[in-house]
Amino acid sequence: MTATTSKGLKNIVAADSSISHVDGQTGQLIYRGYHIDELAKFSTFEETAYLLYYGELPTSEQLEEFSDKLKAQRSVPQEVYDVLKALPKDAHPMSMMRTGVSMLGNLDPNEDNNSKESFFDDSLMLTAKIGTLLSAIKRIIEGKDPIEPDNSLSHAGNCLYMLNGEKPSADAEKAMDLILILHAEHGLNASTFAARVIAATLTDMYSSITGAIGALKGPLHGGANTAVLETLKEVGSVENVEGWVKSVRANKGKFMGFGHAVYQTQDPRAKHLKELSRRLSIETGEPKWYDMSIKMEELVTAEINKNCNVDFYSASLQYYMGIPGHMFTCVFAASRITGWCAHVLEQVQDNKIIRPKANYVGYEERSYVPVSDRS
Ligand SMILES: CC(=O)SCCNC(=O)CCNC(=O)[C@H](O)C(C)(C)COP(=O)(O)OP(=O)(O)OC[C@H]1O[C@@H](n2cnc3c(N)ncnc32)[C@H](O)[C@@H]1OP(=O)(O)O
Ligand SMILES: O=C([O-])CC(=O)C(=O)O
Repeated sequence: MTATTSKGLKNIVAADSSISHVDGQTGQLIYRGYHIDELAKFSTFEETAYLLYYGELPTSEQLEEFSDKLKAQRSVPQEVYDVLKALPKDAHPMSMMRTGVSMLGNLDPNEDNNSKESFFDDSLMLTAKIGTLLSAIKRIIEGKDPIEPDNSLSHAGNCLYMLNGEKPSADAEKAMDLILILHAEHGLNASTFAARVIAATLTDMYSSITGAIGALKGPLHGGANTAVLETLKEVGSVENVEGWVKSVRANKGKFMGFGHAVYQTQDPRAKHLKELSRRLSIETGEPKWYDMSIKMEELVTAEINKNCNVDFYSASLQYYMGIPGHMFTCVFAASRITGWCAHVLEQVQDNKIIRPKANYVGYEERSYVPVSDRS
């Protein structure tokens, strides 16, 4: 009997989840019942992470305790830095992050403890450490030593401090916090689904997260933010945007940062990133990257009838914040770690191994021919 195949599992419902609702028709994103616009306005990364892990917003005492737990676990062991420093100089930052998380697992004597409590502990610990890993990777690429976290700063503030080597302004800290909130969770996207597939074998948390990092790295997923900056630099000016759109079309190319597997309308996160990019374009006195992005959005949307996604304005925004393009996807991972871990926790609480079928379209059974008889 021939089965019906859904290429890319498009529109297949593969799990019940209470973590987030992604409404592709109306362009709404809701974490645990709270609209992303409200979280963007009122919440912090720590509070959002708590919400994703525990299902409820914390009281002030719970938030303080949670934030202190994250702070206490920010440091990354020297052995991890030694491994990262031994990697080839041109290793991809996301591959370095994947190795860093894997090494954290190797160093954890409880790596294979897959009790619920241990998975919660791993989630908090990885959320705390991945921010430090992020900046250590940037510094190691630059030939510098990683710096120690500053526990007087919030999670977002500390990430920026360690990335740039100087304490961030209140506005920069808020911008980083917003990036971390907006990228935290998005249903069964490719990297989260990968994490759940891995978790469903009842392996350890580190294996799920290294798999998810590998999936996020791809240019059709989180890697698109780096590709958007490369495009902006290549195009070079607002005047060149129109010619670039024509040439991508003529070559049947992809417009990175446009289109989405779920949203048929605006991506609800893009407007927040766009507004911040606009503000920073004025503050930095460098309007070019924002102006080019605006022109690209206008022309590409008209050309292919697809809106920009979360990766598009994240590129100019992060660049204005002094973050180099090759690090953008690692920043994404430092936020999405919360979604990945929340989904792993949900998966293992009511587990079933994930094993879809393939519709076999190869040869019918045929006879084996000895190698001496093959032409
Ligand atoms: C965090 C995130 O992962 S957000 C997504 C980040 N990725 C990108 O920005 C990369 C560019 N975008 C894309 O490649 C796609 O839009 C995806 C991967 C995001 C979604 O892919 P799909 O679910 O297949 O989208 P959809 O069904 O709308 O695409 C149908 C067709 O529209 C066209 N299309 C979709 N997006 C684009 C684009 N950005 N540029 C040109 N054509 C496009 C293509 O012809 C596509 O078919 P193809 O993939 O066989 O070439
Ligand atoms: O959901 C998806 O397919 C892609 C994704 O991770 C996001 O948009 O944040």
